[in-house]
Amino acid sequence: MSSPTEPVLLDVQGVTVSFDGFKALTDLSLQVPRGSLRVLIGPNGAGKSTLLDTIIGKVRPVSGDVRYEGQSLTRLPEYRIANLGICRKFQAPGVLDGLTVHENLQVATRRGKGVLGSLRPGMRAHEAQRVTDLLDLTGLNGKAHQLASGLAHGEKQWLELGMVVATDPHLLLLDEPTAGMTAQETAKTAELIRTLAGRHTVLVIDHDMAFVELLDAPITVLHQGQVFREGDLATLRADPDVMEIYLGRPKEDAPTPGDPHAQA
Ligand SMILES: Nc1ncnc2c1ncn2[C@@H]1O[C@H](COP(=O)(O)OP(=O)(O)OP(=O)(O)O)[C@@H](O)[C@H]1O
Repeated sequence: MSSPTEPVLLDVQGVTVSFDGFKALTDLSLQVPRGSLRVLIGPNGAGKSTLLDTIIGKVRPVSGDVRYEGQSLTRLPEYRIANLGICRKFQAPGVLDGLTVHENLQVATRRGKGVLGSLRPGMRAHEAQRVTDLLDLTGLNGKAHQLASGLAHGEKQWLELGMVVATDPHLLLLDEPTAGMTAQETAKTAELIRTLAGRHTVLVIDHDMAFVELLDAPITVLHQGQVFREGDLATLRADPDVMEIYLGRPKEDAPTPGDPHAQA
């Protein structure tokens, strides 16, 4: 789904992943243009998590290749893939409950200097600006000096996302970023993620169709370890084959296009 004018950042080429003979991914190909936002959906067991695991080097394909900026990732150790700027959200250090929101973001912007070093007095101007930008991005300005332990679930997720962004990842992989969130928190998360696209390339897995709709991004549907369809949400909702595999319902029972409460 990339046009010839958009350079491909991530190029998954005919990847097959086998777990003791069971093919979780079969000859799967997917291109993600630089700076784009892409959503991955599909029924349980479709292979979404396995695909992300393969990109970050946690799982190795038996055939095919994953190329990132033209470089093959399939033989690189996980830490080298991470060092290329590929970040899966759960890989980020968790929020430190005993620190304030501001301190957490400060720690994240000074990654590698250790927590104590990170909290030394006198932030450099560019670090202070970076933290201010991240507070703006996450909408947590008003909570900057509150302890992270006191944040609501959604606020903690935004802080964690801010901490990930502080590391300036080129490719951000988000696995169900709205799990456990209220509708309001989900809407704000969609807005935040949309802001990230452009500067970052973002690949999101989620089951919540209301969230997917708000992301308003191209969607890839996985089914049985393969790309089943690609398109926008309206087109996919109007596709009876997608409705059938996605919802596990016969075509005649498929929800009408536009059903905002459909779950993957
Ligand atoms: N480590 C593993 N060993 C054996 N089988 C596995 C392993 N990991 C995943 N699988 C199987 O591979 C298939 C794809 O799983 P995967 O978790 O990638 O699907 P998914 O689309 O992320 O599903 P869900 O939406 O339920 O998280 C499933 O049938 C799953 O049981």
